[in-house]
Amino acid sequence: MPHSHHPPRPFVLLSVAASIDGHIDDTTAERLLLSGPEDFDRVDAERAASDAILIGGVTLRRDEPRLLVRSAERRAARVAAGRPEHPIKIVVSGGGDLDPALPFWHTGGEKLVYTTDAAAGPLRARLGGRAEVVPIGATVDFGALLDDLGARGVRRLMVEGGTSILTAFLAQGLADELQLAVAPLLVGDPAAPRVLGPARYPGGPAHRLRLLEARTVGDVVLIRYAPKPEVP
Ligand SMILES: NC(=O)C1=CN([C@@H]2O[C@H](COP(=O)(O)OP(=O)(O)OC[C@H]3O[C@@H](n4cnc5c(N)ncnc54)[C@H](OP(=O)(O)O)[C@@H]3O)[C@@H](O)[C@H]2O)C=CC1
Ligand SMILES: Nc1c(N[C@@H]2O[C@H](COP(=O)(O)O)[C@@H](O)[C@H]2O)[nH]c(=O)[nH]c1=O
Repeated sequence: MPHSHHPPRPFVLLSVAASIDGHIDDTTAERLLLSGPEDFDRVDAERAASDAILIGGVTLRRDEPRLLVRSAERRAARVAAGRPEHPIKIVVSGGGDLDPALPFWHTGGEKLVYTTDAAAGPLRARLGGRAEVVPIGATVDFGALLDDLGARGVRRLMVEGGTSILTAFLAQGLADELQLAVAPLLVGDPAAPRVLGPARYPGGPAHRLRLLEARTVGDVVLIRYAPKPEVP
């Protein structure tokens, strides 16, 4: 084994549910449910298998998620294995405009916020001990973020979105697996957020991602890809 001074970065799983026309939400105030009950249960199993779950600041503000493991059996199995009941809950925010009253901070799971050097101080004061605030550069550097999570013992990170976070991980070649759940819905609103934004993706448009699996989960089709180009 090669000698390394650094703990390994976590395995990074990107998880997202999309409509047939490629949207991950609509533009109404209500969160759009794309997954059906079976697929939400599959996502819950992926959460339970993860050490941490990461989202972007817009998803926190728009969806007001709790990011918990829902199944009592899965929580009990984690505890029995000596792990915390819930994965670590992580938010990435540049500006630090995060409301301390959101349920996210007041429900289970250790909370971490990665933010810019400039925003860290004010945000720490605002959140008042509800979360650990970690400054990670002039803008958030996702490679440094993964190094920091590795040092904290995180071996499997689940990234649940939204668009800008998923795009950054894929464009920077930092994702080990992409799980795309295609739901039988048509959003039809050009202003609705898409799965991914424009970016220079590794290998360019000619790179075919390796297909790991495709299967039905209720009325949803789960497609699993390995995004990284093979190292020659
Ligand atoms: N269907 C699905 O599976 C899912 C759907 N969604 C949907 O996705 C939509 C949100 O997507 P999107 O608008 O792209 O927002 P994101 O959730 O990706 O959050 C973007 C925010 O993350 C922070 N951020 C991202 N990259 C950086 C960086 N490099 N440095 C510093 N901060 C950074 C900023 O936070 P800040 O603004 O605080 O500075 C930025 O505004 C919502 O409508 C949500 O419902 C989300 C998850 C899953
Ligand atoms: N709408 C949607 C997802 N949305 C994701 O789930 C998060 C909310 O989780 P919770 O706190 O448990 O309610 C939300 O912030 C977003 O990351 N995920 C999916 O697999 N399928 C879906 O259709």
